[in-house]
Amino acid sequence: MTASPVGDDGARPTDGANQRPVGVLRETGRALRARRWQLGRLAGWSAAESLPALLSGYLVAGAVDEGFLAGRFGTGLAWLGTLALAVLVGAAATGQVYRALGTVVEPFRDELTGRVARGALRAATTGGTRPQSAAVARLAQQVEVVRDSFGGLLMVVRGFLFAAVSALVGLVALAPLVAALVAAPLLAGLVVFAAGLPAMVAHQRRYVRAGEALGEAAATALAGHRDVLACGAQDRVVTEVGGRITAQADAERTVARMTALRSLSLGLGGWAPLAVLMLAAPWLVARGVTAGAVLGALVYVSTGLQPALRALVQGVGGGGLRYVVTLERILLTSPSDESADRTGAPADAGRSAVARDAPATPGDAGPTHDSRPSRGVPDHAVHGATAHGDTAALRVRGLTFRYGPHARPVLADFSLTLAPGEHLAVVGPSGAGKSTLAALASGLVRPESGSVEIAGTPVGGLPAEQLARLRVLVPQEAYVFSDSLGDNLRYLRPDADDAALTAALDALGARSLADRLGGLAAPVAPTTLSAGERQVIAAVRAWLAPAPLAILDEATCHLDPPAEALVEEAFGRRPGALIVVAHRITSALRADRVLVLDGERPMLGEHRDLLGRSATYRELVGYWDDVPASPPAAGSPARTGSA
Ligand SMILES: Nc1ncnc2c1ncn2[C@@H]1O[C@H](COP(=O)(O)OP(=O)(O)OP(=O)(O)O)[C@@H](O)[C@H]1O
Repeated sequence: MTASPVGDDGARPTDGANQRPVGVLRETGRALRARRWQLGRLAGWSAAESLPALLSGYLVAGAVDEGFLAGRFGTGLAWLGTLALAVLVGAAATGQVYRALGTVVEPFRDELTGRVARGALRAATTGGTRPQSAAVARLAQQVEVVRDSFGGLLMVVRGFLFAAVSALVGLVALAPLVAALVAAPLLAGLVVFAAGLPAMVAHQRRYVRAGEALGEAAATALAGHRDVLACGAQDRVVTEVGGRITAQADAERTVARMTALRSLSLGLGGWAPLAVLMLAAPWLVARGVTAGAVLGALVYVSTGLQPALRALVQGVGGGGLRYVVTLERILLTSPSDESADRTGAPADAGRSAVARDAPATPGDAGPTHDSRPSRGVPDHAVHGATAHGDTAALRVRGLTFRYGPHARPVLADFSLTLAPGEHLAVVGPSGAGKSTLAALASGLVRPESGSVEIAGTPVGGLPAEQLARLRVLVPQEAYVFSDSLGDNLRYLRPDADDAALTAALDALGARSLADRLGGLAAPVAPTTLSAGERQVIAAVRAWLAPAPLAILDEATCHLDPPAEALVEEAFGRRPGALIVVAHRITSALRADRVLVLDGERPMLGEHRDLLGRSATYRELVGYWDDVPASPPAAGSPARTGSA
């Protein structure tokens, strides 16, 4: 069951179209300030590297004016020989430039990697979930993108600055008038580029987000394709995914259009000075500028300024934008240690309740501020709920909940009452809101309106310890900690003796697992357990809890059907009410009543009754084809709702 559509980053950023890359600038500034000395070294070697750029035009002018045009061939060659020497010095310096660059870039990469790893660990240790290795791998990949683009950006910006300053100094030395003719269009090109940068960043960001949204929508549609078919929702899904494809194509077209702006600035700053120089050459010569100086100026522009500007425009407009947008993603999903301590990391948002809660509670049901429309349930309450006065095990009244101010409600005006000892199964297609209901019913998530009471106690605002006394919630992602098996099982009932633990293990068919692990005193290494073994341990722990309401949110999805049946039957015999968010429809057959969340209209009833009333339920039952169409015979051990 997927309670969070946020991708495995663990955090869904808000729509970033209007975000400013303030955090990126701050982070970049901090990284650069922290490496002043290394930057100084980089600047020193860059100055040496730009020696040819500084001297080229001047030496060419000298070779022409003093040498070849003056009939002194040897002198001309001497000037050019000096230029060749400068080129050799520059080439030698280039090797050192890359070394110096590494001393700036690599530590920044290491910092980001550490931050990502700490963020993932923090989310796992405070969120009660296992580390999301896919998210960490993707973030690590993003760190590599940042490292490459950061290095590239430093190279092009520094390259342009040194080339521009060298060329302008050389031009002034040749003839100030020529320098002015070159500087004016260069400046215009730079202004156009700088003015377009914010828009380029915004469009690039939109493009990245559109790609992510498309990937997410397509993955969701693929993962849920059987449910989509079962519900006849193909058209809706095609429309939704098609919309994302169109949005991404639009974003890509806009990004492509922005290259026109880059070309304009390159044309203005790089090509226009050449054209101006050539057109103005006769006029310049008439004003006393030598032919060599004009040629030298052309050399400065064509071999220094123009390539450096092209590298700048392409580097900043390509890798630079990638740098901003990717670093933004990393900062958003892996906040610094200080900000995480101060405010709680976004990755932990919605999990704080879990952090304080018992390990056997879910970690993923926290709301995000996502405005993605969710498959909502329109204004229908579940009618026919049994009324049991104030002794109801669970009483949900007029519950409305959505995952963001603009999202469609997942539940709207939803009501439900569970009698003590009653066993309810919740079924429905993917995304119908089953996990959301489990999170709301267990008080992990606050509704927008409406109320939830467990055994007569309103859960809104209750501290985690009190919530844990009222209900136990077992999520799909079972949590087992590194301690003895006995301590793991005793977590929610510290006073349970070994005999009680053994009885619980027997009841849930987990005795052989305990024996295999070495008994109650044996240490448990969570990473060596299979997902199913972790689920069994979490189930035994929850079964022992004294809470009057147990909620299993696809808590047995990794078990085979007989093992799942054993666990559910044991929970059925446990004192207290039970809600099972069903992974297999067979869970519904074991329940007193079944709640069908179908994305349109929730429906509550008994199995046979629902077969007649709910098309969705019929589809679900038909879909798991080994399910008998009628409930187990009376007296069958398949289910007893109460203790
Ligand atoms: N953290 C979240 N932020 C935003 N939307 C969410 C979040 N969690 C769930 N949703 C959306 O709320 C709706 C209900 O999700 P929920 O996980 O409760 O459904 P479900 O029936 O449990 O689905 P599944 O069986 O696939 O786990 C879905 O449209 C889902 O995309």
